[in-house]
Parts: sequence; structure tokens; C-alpha cells
Amino acid sequence: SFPAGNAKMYKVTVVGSGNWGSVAAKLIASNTVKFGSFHDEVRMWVFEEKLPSGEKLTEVINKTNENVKYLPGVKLGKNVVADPDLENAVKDANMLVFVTPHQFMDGICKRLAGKIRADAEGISLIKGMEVKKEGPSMISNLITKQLGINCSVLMGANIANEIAMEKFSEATVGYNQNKSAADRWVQLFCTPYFNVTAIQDVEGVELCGTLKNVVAIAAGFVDGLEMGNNTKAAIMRIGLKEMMAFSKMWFPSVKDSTFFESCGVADLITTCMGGRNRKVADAYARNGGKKSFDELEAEMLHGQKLQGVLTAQEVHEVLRDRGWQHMFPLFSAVHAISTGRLPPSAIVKISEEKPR
Ligand SMILES: NC(=O)C1=CN([C@@H]2O[C@H](COP(=O)(O)OP(=O)(O)OC[C@H]3O[C@@H](n4cnc5c(N)ncnc54)[C@H](O)[C@@H]3O)[C@@H](O)[C@H]2O)C=CC1
Ligand SMILES: O=C(CO)COP(=O)(O)O
Repeated sequence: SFPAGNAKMYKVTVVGSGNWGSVAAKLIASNTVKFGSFHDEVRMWVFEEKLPSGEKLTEVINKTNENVKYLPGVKLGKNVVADPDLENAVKDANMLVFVTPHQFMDGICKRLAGKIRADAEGISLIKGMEVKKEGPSMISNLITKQLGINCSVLMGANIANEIAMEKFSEATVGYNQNKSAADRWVQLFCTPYFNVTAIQDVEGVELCGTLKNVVAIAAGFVDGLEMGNNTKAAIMRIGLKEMMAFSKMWFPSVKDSTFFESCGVADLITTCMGGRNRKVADAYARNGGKKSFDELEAEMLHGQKLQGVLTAQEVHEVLRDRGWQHMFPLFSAVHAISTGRLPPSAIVKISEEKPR
């Protein structure tokens, strides 16, 4: 913990309140009351919506201490305060935790520019990227560029519902230069059942978390087609190699060792076994592609969002711009299948293309 002079120096706001956002708020809230350097209260920005009962989600969270829509049955901690006003939620915070589906972050950052504290530090738990002329641009970079703050990342084998039940897992913080900020993030997130390690490779950690969602879609196709464990293991192996090759192509500083942290191979395994991307891709293959991913997402996830299909699209765009699709047969097949241009069975045709 921090010296007495730092008492209540840090105030945390969580920007986002979906499945993982709510669990992150719960983890953090258990620590802000434990360590003297943090204000007890954790603000959580909620994208406001009306529940079928007619009540507002924010009001129900504050009344019941539960996110009844995205994490039902789990108490968040009395010190979590839901706030529907984005600007108000961030204005006093100097530790900002970003955890929304990645497609909403550009709009959120535009709204937040100039509205946050000058001494704020950020951390992104978001898996996804933006497409720029020069190639992939990660969400931590969007936050840094638009808000002018340092931004670390936290990724790992972290299926939110399991962490909500306080089952043991690990995570990786990726940081740039600011080691003391990284140590503070580790302290904020670490609990006896959530073991966090910091490494100096922000892009590597974020690319792992982002790209494994594309592989998870492929694993879901294999499951939906009932192709068995060996095929699924092959897909995961090929996927890991494409993740490494893609990351190093655009970000040469990415370290090999990062892929062996929780954010790498461990997240790939858990997501291919038990994640939402896997689940919806399984249903897509079982339906023979007759229902679109958007339809299945709405039917099966009740407001939760997939990241893998959109990420496959983003990966496709940056590869197409350079003419490099042939070097990434698995990523390219996931995009072609998820957009209906190839049948789900095409996921195993990639072996003919000599994967790297
Ligand atoms: N759920 C999980 O197990 C894990 C998720 N993640 C990542 O965390 C990020 C956030 O995911 P979750 O918390 O699971 O969210 P979610 O997918 O459970 O929920 C969707 C969220 O988006 C919000 N939303 C809907 N429309 C919006 C809009 N127009 N503007 C802003 N927000 C809007 C909803 O209110 C809801 O909070 C994603 O990048 C995901 O990949 C990372 C690790 C684990
Ligand atoms: O990122 C995750 C686990 O770390 C969750 O993956 P899904 O979004 O596929 O559920």
C-alpha cells in the first residue's frame, strides 16, 4: 500500500457497465475500501436504458446494488454508484477504467475530450481496434490521443461471470513507461482470486486480447459443426500463430513472452472454450448461416455485444489495404464466413493454404 501522505489520493471511475464492466467495478470496489490511498466510492457510468418494468437501469442498480440486466444475481458492493451522466461520472476521477464494447469508444472519447482531470491515468479493458490508413490502431491509443492521458491495458483469461463468482483467475496489465501507474492498477485490481501481473508491452497485451476473439469465432464454427477436439486444437494453434504474426507485423516491439502470459494463450483457451464469441459462432454454424450474427447476438446475448465479428472485419480491412490476406488464412476465413461469403465448413480449408 501507499505512504500515509497519499491518503485518499485516487478516485476511480469505471466507464462502462456491461457484463465485464460490472465485474470490474465489483473487483475495484472491494479494494478501494481496503486500501487507504483510494476514495471508497467507485463511480460507474451506465449507458442508460429502460428495463421492461419501466424503471431506469441506473436507478435499479443504485437501489439493489445489482446490475440486473448485465450481471444479475451479483452484488457489486455498496460503494459502487451508477451514474447515467458521462461527464459527471468522470469529472472528479484521476483513475479512469474504460470497459465498453470497442465500437462505442470513439464517440465516448469525443464526449470526454477536455472534460477529465489533467492528472488522470487511464486503463483499457476493451478488446478491439480501429482501422487507420497506416494500419491497426489500438483502443488504448485512441484514449491517449483523444484524451491526452497515459493509458495502460488489462487483459487476461477473464470470463466475467466466473470472476463474479470469485473463482480464481489471472490477468495481465500492459504498460508503456509509467511503472508506478501500472503498480497502482495492479493494486486496484488484485484480489486473492484475481491475480494480476504487469508487463511492459501495452500493444502486445492489447493485441492478444483483441485478436483471440477472431480465433474464438473460428472455434465456435468447429464446435457448431461438431468437428471434435483435435480440429479445435488445430484452429487454436493456427490462430495463435496468426495472432503473433499479425501483432509483430505492425508493432515490432511486441514481445514473444507476452503470448505466454494470461492475456495470450490463457485468454485464447478460455474464450475458445466458454466465451460469447464461441457460443454465437457455434449457433451460426448449426443454423447453416441462415441467421446473421446480428440476429443471433440479439437473440442470445440480451444486450451484450460480440467483439470478434467486428474485429475480423477490422483485421480484414487492414490486411486488404496491404494485400496481405493470404498470409492470414484463418483470420480471412473467419471474416468470409461471418459475412456469408463462405460456408462455416470453410474454416478447415485453411490448412490447404499453408498457414504460417
Ligand atoms: N464479458 C466478458 O467476459 C469480458 C469482456 N471483455 C471486454 O470488455 C468490453 C466490454 O464488454 P462487457 O462489459 O462484457 O459489455 P457487454 O457486452 O456485456 O454489454 C454491452 C454494453 O454496451 C452498452 N452499450 C450499448 N449501446 C451503447 C452505446 N451506444 N454507447 C455506449 N454503450 C453502449 C450497454 O449498456 C452495455 O453496458 C468488450 O471489449 C469485451 O470484449 C473483456 C474480458 C471479459
Ligand atoms: O474476453 C473474454 C474472456 O477474457 C470474453 O470473451 P467473449 O466476449 O467471447 O465472452
